[in-house]
Amino acid sequence: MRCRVKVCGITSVTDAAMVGASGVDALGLVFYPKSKRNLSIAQAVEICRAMPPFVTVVGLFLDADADFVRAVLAAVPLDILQFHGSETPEYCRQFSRPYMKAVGMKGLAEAGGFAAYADCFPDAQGFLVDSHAPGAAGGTGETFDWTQVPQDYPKPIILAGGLTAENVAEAIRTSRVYAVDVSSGVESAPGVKDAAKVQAFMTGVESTVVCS
Ligand SMILES: O=C(O)c1ccccc1N[C@@H]1O[C@H](COP(=O)(O)O)[C@@H](O)[C@H]1O
Repeated sequence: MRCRVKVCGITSVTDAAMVGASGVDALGLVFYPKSKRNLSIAQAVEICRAMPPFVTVVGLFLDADADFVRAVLAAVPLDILQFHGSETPEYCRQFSRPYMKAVGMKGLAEAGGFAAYADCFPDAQGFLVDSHAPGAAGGTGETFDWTQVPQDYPKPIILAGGLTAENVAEAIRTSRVYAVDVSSGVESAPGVKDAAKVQAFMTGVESTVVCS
């Protein structure tokens, strides 16, 4: 089975349809006003209406006010939440929705390591490991040392940070993660996805499938 794929930072119905048809497993919608990929609730509702069935819709939040998250959830049919900031376990669980917690790998070893961090979120569905430092925003397009990705953690790990069509196969072979997440690496401009780059990314992912 191939590694699962999420394409994050969809900002238009056109891109949602194109990415949704490319064979990805999940799309990400960013609700973070400082991001170039930030969406309004109305835009997100329109994008969700254009989604084919069986493609998971992820809502990305970064240290958002809880009332704002609730307002989004009341209007937008999100399947799972991605908390990309310094949210606490109590904060993440208050919405009673499936969620994954993003964790910046830079400086994490000094802060006690991945397992110590992840064990604090027993109800998370999985953990997204990105290249940012703890407290930084993420989504920077930078890679990190994939040999640092935790192995044998009992929950799914999603690899993010600077992935492209050129490096995704090596990233998967090195890290052996459950899923990869890409945003800037499949764009022609911030927030605009590029069909050729998305297809090339999927080809890179599929090249890692070993037939037996
Ligand atoms: O996409 C954003 O604008 C964003 C903003 C703030 C935090 C995270 C963000 N995106 C997530 O960042 C990672 C890596 O993205 P990239 O491929 O390196 O551009 C990914 O998980 C996105 O979901």
